[in-house]
Amino acid sequence: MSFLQLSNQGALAVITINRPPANAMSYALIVELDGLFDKIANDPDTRVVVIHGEGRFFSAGADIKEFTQVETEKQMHDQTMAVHKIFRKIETFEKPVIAAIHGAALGGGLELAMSCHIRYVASNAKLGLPELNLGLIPGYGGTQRLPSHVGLAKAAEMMFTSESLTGEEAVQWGLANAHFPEEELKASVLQKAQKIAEKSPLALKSAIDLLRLGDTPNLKETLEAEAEHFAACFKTEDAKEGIAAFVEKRKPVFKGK
Ligand SMILES: C/C=C/C(=O)SCCNC(=O)CCNC(=O)[C@H](O)C(C)(C)COP(=O)(O)OP(=O)(O)OC[C@H]1O[C@@H](n2cnc3c(N)ncnc32)[C@H](O)[C@@H]1OP(=O)(O)O
Repeated sequence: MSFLQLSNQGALAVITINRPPANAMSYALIVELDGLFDKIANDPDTRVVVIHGEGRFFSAGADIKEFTQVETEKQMHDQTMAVHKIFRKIETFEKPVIAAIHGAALGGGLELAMSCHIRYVASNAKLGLPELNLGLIPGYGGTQRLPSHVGLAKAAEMMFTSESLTGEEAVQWGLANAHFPEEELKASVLQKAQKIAEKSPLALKSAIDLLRLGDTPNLKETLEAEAEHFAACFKTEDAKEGIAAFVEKRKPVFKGK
């Protein structure tokens, strides 16, 4: 079953996330995304990639309901490391990757968007990392990438409170590049993408390589640490409670166990 559509529009490759009702990212969806990036890497006609969501949201994050089927800490750890590898592939992709965010980019949805080179947002979109609501932590790179955009204090506040930013606030905090009224978002992003596509692909690749040279030098190790913490949180009673509370649409009661 396919959860993504790839549409080639001249030099642009547009990836549409299409998994109703909330574009929650199952593991299969993320693996499918990996395959699409391999395909786009080998397509000399594509110069810029745009990712956006069909329906009400960009993505509401990892599929919380699917988490109930993950049995062991090791399984969660291995799966999380695989997601890290895929998101890192996007972050270091040799063609510019732009996220066009409307509705919501929460949890893994925002973590995917933060792996893109540029984020354009609808002014009324919600961007946040609400994993602590579930007794979890952001596990798809968010603990490492969010502070690099908004600073440590704001990242701490966003994670601890699970409060999201509007698209407009996300621009003020440096998490997104620009905001547009939702109805103008897609056309505005395609226009920006087209402008980028007219640059030399060789110079773009160099610019991406050099931007990434300034990355956290030990990102590989810190992402490994994040995956370990994520899997360790996952096996706690609190995470079981948080996930169950989401499914049952009630407030969780965390006991520190
Ligand atoms: C390492 C990474 C970890 C993670 O990413 S963990 C997930 C982090 N994300 C979240 O915690 C976001 C959870 N979702 C929400 O907060 C809300 O939803 C929204 C703000 C996205 C939308 O709210 P509203 O407009 O009131 O719609 P609705 O009735 O809550 O959701 C519509 C349907 O979508 C399902 N859904 C939403 N998010 C997820 C998700 N992340 N995983 C699985 N299902 C999700 C709901 O359950 C429901 O479904 P039904 O209609 O069957 O009741």
